[in-house]
Amino acid sequence: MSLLQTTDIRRSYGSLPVLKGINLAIEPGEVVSIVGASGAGKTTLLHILGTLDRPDSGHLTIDGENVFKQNDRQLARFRNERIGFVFQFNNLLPEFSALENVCLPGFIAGKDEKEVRKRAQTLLDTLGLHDRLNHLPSQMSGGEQQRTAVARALINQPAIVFADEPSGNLDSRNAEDLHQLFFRLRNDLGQTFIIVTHNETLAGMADRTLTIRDGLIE
Ligand SMILES: Nc1ncnc2c1ncn2[C@@H]1O[C@H](COP(=O)(O)OP(=O)(O)OP(=O)(O)O)[C@@H](O)[C@H]1O
Repeated sequence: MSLLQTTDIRRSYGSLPVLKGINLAIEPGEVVSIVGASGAGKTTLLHILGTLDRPDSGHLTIDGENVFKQNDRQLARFRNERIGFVFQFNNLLPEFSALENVCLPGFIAGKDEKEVRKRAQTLLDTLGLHDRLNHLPSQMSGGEQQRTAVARALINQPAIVFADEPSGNLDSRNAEDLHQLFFRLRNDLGQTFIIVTHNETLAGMADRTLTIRDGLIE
């Protein structure tokens, strides 16, 4: 069975049909990019695949779970424990240090505090941030903040990390570093990534590119 599978996902906003029947399957360890014109529905699809939004109809299975059968509370828990997110703007909490930001989803999941801290330190170390543990987001560069967001996405060992324009706010050097990082994490940890991007270099590096056009995957 695929790690993620959708059947006939449909989503409209009022009378505007955005997704008209999305069928796709993602295998473990794949890095998949999602591309398409502005307004094509990339973010809408990513939010549904990431369980942040529900479709009007259709099914989504992640890791064997029929996720939209769950109520909102069950789904929030599933999302926290099984899914990681990296957004264009890192959404780090400004009053918390890098280490605290990375630990938070682990604490929310009710995991052992010491274990969470240890894993967060290891992740930050792996991502080249060992000397930034106690820095606030405002005391870090854009690239460092985004790598902290990646560490936060990984803290609960998610089945899938979803990224929406993850390098959209970075200069080309930091963007390239971030792209390399995704592939290093895939190679070293077998981490699966689904990435919405306008960045052609990143889309071209992916194992597979899905293009959305007229509400369907081409
Ligand atoms: N909450 C909403 N209410 C109404 N319409 C929406 C809403 N969110 C998105 N849309 C519309 O749905 C369509 C798809 O939007 P979406 O953000 O998914 O596109 P996108 O491919 O990610 O675009 P971009 O590349 O510009 O970020 C657009 O026409 C958009 O205006």
